[in-house]
Amino acid sequence: MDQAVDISGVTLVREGVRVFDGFSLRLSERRIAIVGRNGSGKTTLLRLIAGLAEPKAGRVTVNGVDVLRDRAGALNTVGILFQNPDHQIIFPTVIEEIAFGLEQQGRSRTEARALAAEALASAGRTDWAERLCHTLSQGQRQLVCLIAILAMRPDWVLFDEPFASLDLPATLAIERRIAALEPHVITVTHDPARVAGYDRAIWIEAGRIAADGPPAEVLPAYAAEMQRLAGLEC
Ligand SMILES: Nc1ncnc2c1ncn2[C@@H]1O[C@H](COP(=O)(O)OP(=O)(O)OP(=O)(O)O)[C@@H](O)[C@H]1O
Repeated sequence: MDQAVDISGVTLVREGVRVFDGFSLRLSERRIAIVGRNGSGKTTLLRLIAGLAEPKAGRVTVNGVDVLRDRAGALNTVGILFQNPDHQIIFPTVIEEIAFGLEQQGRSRTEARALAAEALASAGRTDWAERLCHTLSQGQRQLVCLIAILAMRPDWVLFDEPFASLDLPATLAIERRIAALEPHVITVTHDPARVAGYDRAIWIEAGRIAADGPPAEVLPAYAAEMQRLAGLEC
């Protein structure tokens, strides 16, 4: 089976606004960056790929799985990290939070907890197991979400603004972690420097592809346009 995201003829409407209208895109590279202005549709695109947004028309498959209709298949194939970890975390303790996704995949409670403990150990965070999530910093909560997603062993991991609220050392730590990941990665970011080493960059404007290609071509063009707009908006 090809490792690919296939978005075909997707039309998606939110509160009467057409975010995508007949949108198609095929992604198969290992590291893909998505850039674009606020409201251009980046988060909605990630939600479509994760099967969390329902298009009015069209189809989205990931590695052949229809992510909207086959939720079990989607859980095994795609993991998504939301911009705000507090929109993701639902359990009081770290171990419960990590075990939850594993149970959703059909594992018993005991097995899920054992795997969650292993995941924490391999991240060097065994001491976090019984920590209350709300006592961790935002960057640490984000790491809990990442550990939880990777424990589920998805083929694709989607990151929505993973660097948005991190200080520089935490940003660089997450950047290194992402770089070392085995699965395919799609990263939405406003910070082109963080994704310069990716295999492909896609610039989205108002639900359409403004540019798509090597980051060395797409990202400078995007940055120049943002500079131009910043000048106009001052
Ligand atoms: N919960 C919602 N209800 C209704 N419309 C929404 C909702 N979330 C987003 N939209 C609309 O969908 C469009 C795309 O939003 P989306 O969040 O995908 O953009 P984005 O590129 O991720 O923006 P940002 O960079 O600000 O996060 C926007 O027009 C936005 O107003």
